[in-house]
Amino acid sequence: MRITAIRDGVAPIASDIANAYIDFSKMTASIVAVTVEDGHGRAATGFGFNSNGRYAQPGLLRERFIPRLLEAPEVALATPEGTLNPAGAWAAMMRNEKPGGHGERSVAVGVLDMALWDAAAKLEGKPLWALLAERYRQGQADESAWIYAAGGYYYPGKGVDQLVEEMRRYLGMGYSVVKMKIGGAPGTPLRDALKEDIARIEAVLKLLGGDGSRLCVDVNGRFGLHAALSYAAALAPYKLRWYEEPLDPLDYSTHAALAEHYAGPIATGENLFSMQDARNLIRHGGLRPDRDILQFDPALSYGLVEYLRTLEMLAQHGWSPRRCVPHGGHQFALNIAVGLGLGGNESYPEVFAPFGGFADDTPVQESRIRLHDTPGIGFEKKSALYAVLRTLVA
Ligand SMILES: O=C([O-])CC(=O)C(=O)O
Ligand SMILES: [Mg+2]
Repeated sequence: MRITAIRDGVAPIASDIANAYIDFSKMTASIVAVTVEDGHGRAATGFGFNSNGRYAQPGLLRERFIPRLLEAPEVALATPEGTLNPAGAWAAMMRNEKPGGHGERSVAVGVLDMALWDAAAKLEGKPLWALLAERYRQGQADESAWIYAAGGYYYPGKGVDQLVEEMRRYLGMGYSVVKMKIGGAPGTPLRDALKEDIARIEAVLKLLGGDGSRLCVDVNGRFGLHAALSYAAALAPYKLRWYEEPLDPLDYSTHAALAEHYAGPIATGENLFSMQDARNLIRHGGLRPDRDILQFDPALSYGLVEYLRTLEMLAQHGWSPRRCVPHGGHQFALNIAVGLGLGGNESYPEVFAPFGGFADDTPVQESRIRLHDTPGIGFEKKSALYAVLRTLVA
């Protein structure tokens, strides 16, 4: 097993949207192409990228992780059965990296890990979801994945009417659950911000027939405990699907305090980048395995090799993989959701193109989607994304 070429680049995903914490005016993503030869006459090129929210990592990729992968001994890249071994590649990439302080190296490793899994599935001539079900779930893949439409961003000049129109478009596309941003009125006294958000939430709920189980709200880690509790008290009567990232993602004890006072589902984890950080959330965050949602994003957090460790850790703590609904709206996590039996996946019907979104020929029906049947993650079936990835190998 030999890696013969790795190419990388930076693609823009800038837009005018903002959440409660950042705007996306300068957002970028790393893209990579990894070509592998299996020693039996087969070759495949796998593609990878990082999902939104963290910037491209060209320095880390070029200075550390690509050179280490190219220097990895052939035996480290193969399983005993002779297939490509992403776990061996992962160990080679992480050589001479200390534990802790994961920073954004987890993003650089995640980009390469995605490409390695794409290549591994292509070498075996299978979709990634099928390969994962075969290796880790006795071949039992789900038939489809539950997905929800994430959007509701702040945008210059966007008022409640435009927010409701956006949500209406998502319903028209086949989604029945939607997500909107809240907590994004900077400098506004808490009482006024809360009043404004309740008006936005009520407008969207009206569109949803008053059914709170069809609406998620996302704070993007902006609140302290006081604001999180004030919002929790106001949100409780609406029985929302979930209350997302209300608090700083690494402040576990405040999550435990909030969970004591808010009975509805809390979702978090998109900004935890390692199994160890996820474990600290599970140990100390007071979250409840019967209702809360874990959003660790494999593309930002050292890839699927690490995500498998996270799922193992969750099982040891009594958490089902069905509680996981990864952040990022990308095809990598969608394959993982179907192959490993997660609770579903995020989807961005109108933002973060072309990295968000799924294969062109797979319609959304009642907030569920079926997967492609071509080898790999399925990027070739998503024309706008493939046009970007293909520039690496042209
Ligand atoms: O706005 C963002 O950074 C993305 C986000 O939180 C999400 O998709 O849940
Ligand atoms: Mg979020």
